[in-house]
Amino acid sequence: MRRELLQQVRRVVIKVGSRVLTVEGGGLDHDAITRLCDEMAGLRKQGIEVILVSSGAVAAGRDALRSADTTLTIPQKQAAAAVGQPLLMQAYQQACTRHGLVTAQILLTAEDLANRNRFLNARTTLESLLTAGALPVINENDSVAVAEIKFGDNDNLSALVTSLAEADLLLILTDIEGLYSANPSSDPDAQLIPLVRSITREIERMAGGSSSNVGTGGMATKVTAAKKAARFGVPTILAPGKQPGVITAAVSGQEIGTLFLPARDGLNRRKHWIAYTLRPAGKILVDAGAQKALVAKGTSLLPSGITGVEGRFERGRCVRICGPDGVEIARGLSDYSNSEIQLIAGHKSAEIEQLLGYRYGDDVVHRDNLVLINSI
Ligand SMILES: Nc1ncnc2c1ncn2[C@@H]1O[C@H](COP(=O)(O)OP(=O)(O)O)[C@@H](O)[C@H]1O
Ligand SMILES: N[C@@H](CCC(=O)OP(=O)(O)O)C(=O)O
Repeated sequence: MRRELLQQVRRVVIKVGSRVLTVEGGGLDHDAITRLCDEMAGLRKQGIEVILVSSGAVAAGRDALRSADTTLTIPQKQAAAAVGQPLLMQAYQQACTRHGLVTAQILLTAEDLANRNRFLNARTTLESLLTAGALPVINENDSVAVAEIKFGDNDNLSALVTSLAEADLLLILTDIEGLYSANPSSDPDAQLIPLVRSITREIERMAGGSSSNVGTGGMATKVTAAKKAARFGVPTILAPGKQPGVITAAVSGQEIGTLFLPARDGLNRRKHWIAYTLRPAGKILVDAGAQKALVAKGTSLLPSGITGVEGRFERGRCVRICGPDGVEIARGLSDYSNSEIQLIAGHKSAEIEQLLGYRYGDDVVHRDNLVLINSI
């Protein structure tokens, strides 16, 4: 089954966690990096394009700075990332040179992908690098990212890169065999789950936080990342990064780690971007009639069903759409700003021009730009 599913893979995003890239006690694990680069070069030789999302900058920088602190403050982590990122790139470059493979660094913040123009620019750059035969190495731009513009963890970033690059497989390499029925460091009876057909609440509940002091997010963020990829129609394999041959085995369809199958009813590219990459800038409140029309009939949101608006946002921004009980039912791009919505809320679309002196269209959120929460 795996083999058939993976036969078509032509472009893979490989995410490698900090613990895979470092030795016990800190510092980059050059042997592991060499091995991973050998395997990635092997994929390229088979005609499979590879995009690497690599963690490890903070861990490498912390080791180089010989920091005695057990837990780092955010500014200390940002400084460590600035020191560690070039060391990480140097290690990849060295390991790839023997294969004639050139590496390219791309550092991203959440803002870069939330802006459609920058998102498309980043996509073009990735395409050019792959066409030129280079290995793009992506990491979060930790040294400049603050909470509001952070992806938070590289698992999430790797899922967004999968959609950005339109890859057909996400491979997450971590410090454990795969997803277990519970965190094995606290439950000795935990069992490895080789196949996840659908990412249900039960699966999400199994995934806990990280047990290491260098990992961010633990299993929970990996399952969320797999869910995002699944919604994009892409399978995810979670596999043990320290195991020699892991990349080759996973991509060729051997039984290793956990395979998460893609969702059957995935979102199209644009809706995926709205649902997962954008951050809502405000809230539009709607009445029960509008809620029913959106959820049951998949219609656009018209001003007549709007009862209120919260937050300040320009036309074109992503907003939450909430029902009469305040619960979010959908998310979408608003064709009107919050102040315009305030003036047209509760009115018929035919009155928009009279109320504002101009109109952009009948809908406040067009159905092509709207994603129902129950489909996310
Ligand atoms: N259900 C689970 N199955 C496997 N690992 C789990 C589970 N719940 C929590 N974990 C923890 O998640 C860790 C992997 O996440 P993390 O430390 O963030 O790795 P990485 O650095 O690769 O992102 C595992 O080592 C384990 O301690
Ligand atoms: N961007 C950070 C890694 C953040 C992260 O998600 O780490 P990990 O859980 O080890 O994949 C770094 O390079 O250190």
